[in-house]
This record gives sequence, C-alpha cells and structure tokens, in this order.
Amino acid sequence: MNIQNYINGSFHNPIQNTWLDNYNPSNGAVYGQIPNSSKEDVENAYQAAKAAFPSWSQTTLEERSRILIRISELLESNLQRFADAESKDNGKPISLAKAVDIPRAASNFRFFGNAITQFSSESHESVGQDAINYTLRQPIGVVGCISPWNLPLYLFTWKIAPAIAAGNCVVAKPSEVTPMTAYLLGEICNEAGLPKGVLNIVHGLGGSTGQAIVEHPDIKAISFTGGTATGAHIARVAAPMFKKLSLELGGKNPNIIFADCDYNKMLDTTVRSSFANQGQICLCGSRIFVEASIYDKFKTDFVAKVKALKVGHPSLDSTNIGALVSKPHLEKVMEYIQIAKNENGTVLCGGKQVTISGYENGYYLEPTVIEVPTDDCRVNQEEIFGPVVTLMPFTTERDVLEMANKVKYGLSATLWTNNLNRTMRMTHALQAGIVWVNTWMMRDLRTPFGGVKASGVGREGGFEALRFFTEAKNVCIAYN
Ligand SMILES: NC(=O)C1=CN([C@@H]2O[C@H](COP(=O)(O)OP(=O)(O)OC[C@H]3O[C@@H](n4cnc5c(N)ncnc54)[C@H](O)[C@@H]3O)[C@@H](O)[C@H]2O)C=CC1
Ligand SMILES: O=C(O)/C=C/C=C(\O)C(=O)O
Repeated sequence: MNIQNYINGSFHNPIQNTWLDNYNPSNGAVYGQIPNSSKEDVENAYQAAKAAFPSWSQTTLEERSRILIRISELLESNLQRFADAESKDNGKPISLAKAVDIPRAASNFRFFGNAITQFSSESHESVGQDAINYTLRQPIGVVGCISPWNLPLYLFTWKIAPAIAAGNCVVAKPSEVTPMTAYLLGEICNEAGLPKGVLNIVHGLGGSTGQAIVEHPDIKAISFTGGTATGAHIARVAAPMFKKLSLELGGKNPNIIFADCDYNKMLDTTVRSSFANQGQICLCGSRIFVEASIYDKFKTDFVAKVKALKVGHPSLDSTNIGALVSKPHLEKVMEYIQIAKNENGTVLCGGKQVTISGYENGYYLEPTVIEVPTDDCRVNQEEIFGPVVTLMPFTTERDVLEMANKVKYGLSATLWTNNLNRTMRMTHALQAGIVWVNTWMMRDLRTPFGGVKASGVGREGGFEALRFFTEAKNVCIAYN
C-alpha cells in the first residue's frame, strides 16, 4: 500500500515523485512505498500551517478540546485497523499495539483535549508598587514534531496533541521506518473536523525531510524523540536560530533490585521492563543490578522466565516477542551480542536470530540475557535498544548507585525495595528524569516526562508540554 503526504487537509504525492520502500518486519518484504519528501514538500506543509494559524490560534478552547476528543474517539472506534497497521509496519505483536500503542494514542488526544481547558497562567500583584503582572501563554505559531519508530503513533501523537491543543499548527514527520499509522491519522483528523492545515504530515528520510523541518527558519520550535546522536545534530542546527527544543533521547536505564523487594512482582515486572516491545522502548531497564544475596536465585528464575517467552509472528496471540523493526536494527543488536562475547560477557540465554517457518526473512531475535563481568563494558554503557539486557550483582547501596549513574544517559531508573529510607536516599541520588519504585512504566500523563544528561532536554507531559508549546509573555500594568 502506498501512502501520501497529508498537507492542508488532503493527500499528495511528493513533488519530486521520489519514493522509499516500506518493509514489513515480520517477513522482510516490501509492502508499499512512502514519499521521500523534499524541501519543497516541507515548504508546502509549512505554508498550509502558516495559513491555518490565525484562525486556529483564535479557536475557542472548548472547540479545540471538542475536536481533539473526537479524534480520540475515532481512534478508539478504529482500534483494530490501527493496531493491525502498527503491527505490520513495526513488527510488534498486534496484541501489544491493541492494548498499548493505539489506546495510548487515543489517550494522548483525550488528555490534551481536556488539559487545554484547565491550563492557566500566573498573575503577580506587585504589592506596594501599584502594579499587576499577568502572563499570557500564547501559541508559538508553526511547530515541528519529529518522532521515532519504536512506538510510532503513541509518540507521534504525544507531540502533536499538545501542540495543536495549545493553538499551534504543525508540520510533523513520523519515522520513515514506520509511517503507516501517521498516514491513517490524517483521515481521522479530517473526519473529526480538524481544520485544514492545522496538522500537516510529511514523510521521508531524517537527513532530508526531517532536516528541512529543523532548518526551516519559520518553524519556531521542534519536539523530537529519537537517538541521542540525532538529537545532538538537531540541537546544532537549531541553536543558531534560537528555536525552542524538546529532545527526548536514548537511555541505558538501571533496574536496581534489593533483596527486600516483593520478589514475585519484581520478577514479572523485570521480564516486562526488559523485553516489552522487543526491548525497543527508551525506558526499558536494560542494565539489571541485583543484590548479591539473591543474585543466584534471581539469575535462575529470570533466565527460566525469559526462556519461556515466545518469539513469534506478530499476529499470533501467543507471541510475546515479535520482530525487530528493521534489518539494519537487527544487525546492530546482534553486533552488540558479539561485542558482549568479545568483552567476556556470558550469554545466559538467547543471543541467536530466530527463523520462523513461512516468515524466514523476518527480523526475529531471541530475548537475550548477558552476565557482564564489569559495569564499564560497552554493552553496559551503550544503548542497544533491543531485546538484550545485562545482569550484574552488587553488594552495597553506594556501589550500585555509582554504577547506575556511571553512564552518559539519564532517562529512567527502576528501584525494587521495601525500605523507605533507602528509597528516599536512592531516588534523590539517581541521575534520571523518571524513577519508578516497585513498578515500571506506570504512566500518568500529567507528570513531567524526559531525561537528563545525554537523554535529552526539556520535559513532555501535562502542563510541561503545554508550556513548551506556548510562549510566555508577561504584561505589567501600573495603576494608581
Ligand atoms: N525513543 C528513543 O529513545 C529512540 C532511540 N533510538 C536510538 O537511536 C538509534 C538510531 O535509530 P534511528 O532510527 O536512526 O533513530 P533516529 O534518531 O535517526 O530517528 C528518529 C527520527 O528522527 C528523524 N531524523 C533522523 N535524522 C534527522 C535529522 N538530521 N533531522 C531531523 N530529523 C531526523 C528520523 O527520520 C526519525 O523520524 C537506535 O538504534 C536507538 O538506539 C531510536 C529510536 C527511538
Ligand atoms: O510513555 C511515554 O510517554 C513514552 C514512552 C517511551 C518513549 O518516549 C520512547 O521509547 O522513546
């Protein structure tokens, strides 16, 4: 199936008529083509957004809210269609797309449709100076949203929904690896009555289409989720133009397990935090540190549970681990398994590509657990972003904290303990934007979401996102 750009409320081929192949990771076959959009396509999208802005930015909050909630409802009523499309494009189990990705995309629209009606700004009375200050929160204008392939519609809408709720118009680009559900979203937006030009979706490669969005002098803010190297590049391009930037980048998140935790809950959740979505979530706990007194027991129990995970075709209900997103990505992850071996890591389970009868060219990999001799090896320091976790024992709180923080990333951390004082000490000291205690990936969309260090700058979520997508203007009125 071929897809098109969504510009000014209608669907268009790319101006230069150049196309990219779109692959189905479950069987390695090309199943359609997507626009390889040029600067001119991005310019057209920008012009449509610019033309829509005066009216959209003046549309009442109630009307914006109504349209966003309508989009949410339409996503819900098209759940199966969107879940099937997401799974085919990305390789993830349909069951996961149906339970997580598409419901969350719908929640993003519903959440920001409601949030915008509650968003308010501050006022400050300058007592003794006969003056009052109030702060306007005005939409920025045309903004750019660029999203990755791991949670395609989930993350695409996590940016678009607050951007348009706040009164901006958007030029958005999904990953060229997983463009399908973003394409389908265009139809839903029209059906929901989103005015033409408020959302424009251009497809294409990061280095050309994405770069054209970032370089555009009049696209005033960029919200990006993806790899740290790409984020650094975007920051270099955008900084001289003083664009507002929100960068949600990679992670190498510690999962720290103390002996006093609720063991069974920890074990089940750790399987999930390691391998959900084939380990392709920036929040996955890819470095597992276990207190020495329960290390051997954990190792045995964890490996047994991981071995029981079923790698299979994404359409089967029995599948726990679907296909990785692309051949290059599979190769990258497998290279890391080789690096681990070279670094004297022990592969406790997994490590091999899986061939599924009838889908021999699909990108399947066994969930892999590697026991590492030291925390500073490459597999423990670099983001792999696949179904691979490392395992190491620790003896003291101080040691594990040092290892947890000794990576360039700082996105999330998970802590398993029932000791309140330790929880307080550790949560304060962990270098991360998000810390989960005795849980993982429990999301409340009102909370600030983002990382420190090489995991990015800025926060998404709740009013943080609405603040990002607005400019604060203070007005000071003197009276007497
Ligand atoms: N959520 C996350 O934290 C993600 C992390 N990654 C990490 O990054 C690694 C590389 O994956 P990629 O697919 O290459 O991610 P990427 O960072 O290149 O892609 C993310 C998005 O950025 C766009 N993009 C790429 N170059 C751009 C540029 N110069 N200007 C504007 N937009 C650009 C892409 O087209 C895509 O839409 C992965 O192996 C993984 O380690 C990848 C995807 C998501
Ligand atoms: O739940 C969220 O808001 C985000 C989840 C995951 C990512 O941002 C990611 O994997 O990049």
